[in-house]
Amino acid sequence: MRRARIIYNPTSGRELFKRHLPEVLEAMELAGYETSCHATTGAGDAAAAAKKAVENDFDLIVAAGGDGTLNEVVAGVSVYENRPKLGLIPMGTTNDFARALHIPRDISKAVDIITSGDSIPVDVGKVNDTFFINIAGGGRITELTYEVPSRLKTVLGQLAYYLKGIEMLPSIKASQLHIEFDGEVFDEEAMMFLIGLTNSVGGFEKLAPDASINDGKFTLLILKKVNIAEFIRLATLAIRGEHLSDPHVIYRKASKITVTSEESVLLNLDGEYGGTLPAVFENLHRHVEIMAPVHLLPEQDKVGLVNEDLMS
Ligand SMILES: Nc1ncnc2c1ncn2[C@@H]1O[C@H](COP(=O)(O)OP(=O)(O)OP(=O)(O)O)[C@@H](O)[C@H]1O
Repeated sequence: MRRARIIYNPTSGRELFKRHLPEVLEAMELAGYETSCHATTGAGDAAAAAKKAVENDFDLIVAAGGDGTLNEVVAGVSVYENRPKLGLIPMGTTNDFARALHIPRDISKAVDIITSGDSIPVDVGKVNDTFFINIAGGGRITELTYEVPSRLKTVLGQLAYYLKGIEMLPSIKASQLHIEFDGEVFDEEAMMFLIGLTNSVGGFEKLAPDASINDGKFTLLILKKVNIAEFIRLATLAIRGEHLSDPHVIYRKASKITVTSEESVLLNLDGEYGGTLPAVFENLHRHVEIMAPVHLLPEQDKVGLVNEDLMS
């Protein structure tokens, strides 16, 4: 019998997951998985639990939580040569990654996708000695994600980020950045840079409209120095996906990106604090395999899949 390990964050998603655990375990059992669980205890614990699951030869690791929990699970397995498949039950506030993979927020529907057996390889971002699955960024405006208290997120969800964004507007300023990407160089003041693996970031679903989850490329978006009025105008354009042709925006695909600054610039990795610059970003092509409804994914994410399957 195959063995699955569920790693869940008991505090995310209004603490709902625990109550549904018996049904989840039953569905996994029916699908042929002998399943055990681990409730995370705090920062870093999901990564440690994922490493332990790899070392104990589990066939599947299911992450139940928000992007933070999934990030840790991916980071935990990414250091190994033999990586088990991953499943995802989105329980967080934003669930950007789950949205990009069309994994529903409903617990039993998410479990159905895991038990159906369909999966897709996805790229993983490596930065210095750590990993990200969705987005990395830097610049004062990207710092708001960890200034939102988690209690406020539980009560207000997505709205908490927007409120914090408005509160912080007057204090956002540009930083001098030196960015090298696949042979090109950017060296001037910028409000922020974003390095994305998916097209879905903090509810801005059209930020990187042509991003593919497994093409081996990051989408790099640099917002040059602008004033507050221009910033608001560009944010409005970004909601509609119309920001890419603006002269204040640089938008490129690259598989290796180096960012340095003489100022102290904090890094944000998947919505959490991720150290400071300098940073070297490398795209680990198709590094993990995640259970997902492949038929719902855009064609750009399925390139070469059938051929590779036939050859293996
Ligand atoms: N038992 C726990 N008590 C408190 N914090 C925890 C516990 N387990 C994990 N955490 C922390 O919660 C962080 C965020 O969790 P997660 O991303 O799963 O949920 P979220 O914050 O609700 O969702 P989102 O990231 O989508 O906003 C994790 O990175 C981890 O540091």
